[in-house]
Amino acid sequence: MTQARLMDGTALARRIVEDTAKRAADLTERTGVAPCLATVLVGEDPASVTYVRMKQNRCRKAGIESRHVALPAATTNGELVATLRALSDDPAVHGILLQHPVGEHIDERAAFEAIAPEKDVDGVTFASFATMSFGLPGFVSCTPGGIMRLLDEYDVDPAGKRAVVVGRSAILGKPVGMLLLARDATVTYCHSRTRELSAVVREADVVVAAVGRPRLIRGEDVKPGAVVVDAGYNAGNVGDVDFDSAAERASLITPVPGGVGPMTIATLLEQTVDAAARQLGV
Ligand SMILES: Nc1nc2c(c(=O)[nH]1)N[C@@H](CN(C=O)c1ccc(C(=O)N[C@@H](CCC(=O)O)C(=O)O)cc1)CN2
Repeated sequence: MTQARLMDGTALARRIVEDTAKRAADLTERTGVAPCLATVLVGEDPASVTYVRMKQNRCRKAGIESRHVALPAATTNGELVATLRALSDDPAVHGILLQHPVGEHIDERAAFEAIAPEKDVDGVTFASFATMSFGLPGFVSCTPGGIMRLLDEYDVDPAGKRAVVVGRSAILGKPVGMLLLARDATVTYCHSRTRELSAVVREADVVVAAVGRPRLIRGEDVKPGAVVVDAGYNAGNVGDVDFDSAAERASLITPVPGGVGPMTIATLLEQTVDAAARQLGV
């Protein structure tokens, strides 16, 4: 029997996007310039193609222009860095997103650092990581930022809570842990070398599963009453949490689909309009 309340990312994202669309329209009217997001995709990974298309579609609906750069899988590090620097220097582009993952032959960190900090609407540069870590204003990584908004929406105050983040990726696990720490949670990171994963997760008041392993976290790993955030995006729209069993123990839980995913894109759109407003001096 399901006991947990659902954290509805679709509904909250819709409200954020509606508000963002109004701000985009107002900005365009006042400046004569529409906010513009550049998306960069290396190769043709089907999931990445889908995610980029979703971002472009939502941009269009929100009155945000998007410019897409599709690069072949064999693109070199130097070519990718040059592309991102050119977009960083282009005044018509206000936000830049490099779709992750890029090919293994590419130094993704070097590529992220080629994005101008003022256009880092995906929150992937060291500059953004620093502001996130110190709880200062700046761009946040989109999924982590979306997770924090969901927690706020459902009155989950991280202060003093034990938060366990399963995963330590640069765009998800690490920054969400830092955002939780900046809000005074006691944060533990778990990863592939963590011993007794279930025992660690069972200590958590807030669990963020962000590892990319389908249904890794099961009901028996969840402390009764815990808040469970499933940030896993695996093939077939399956999360990192076994929803049915986890929902029997959790107090609040995000579904997949309809939880964290829509919040990722809403955060991207919102930050693109923020970036455009700042660059256009509004
Ligand atoms: N540069 C980045 N790369 C990637 C990011 C990111 O934030 N920045 N995140 C992930 C995947 N991702 C966006 O890129 C993403 C994944 C899933 C969704 C989403 O809304 N999913 C829906 C279901 C999908 C569907 O309806 O078909 C949901 O959960 O409800 C959005 C974005 C990887 N790379």
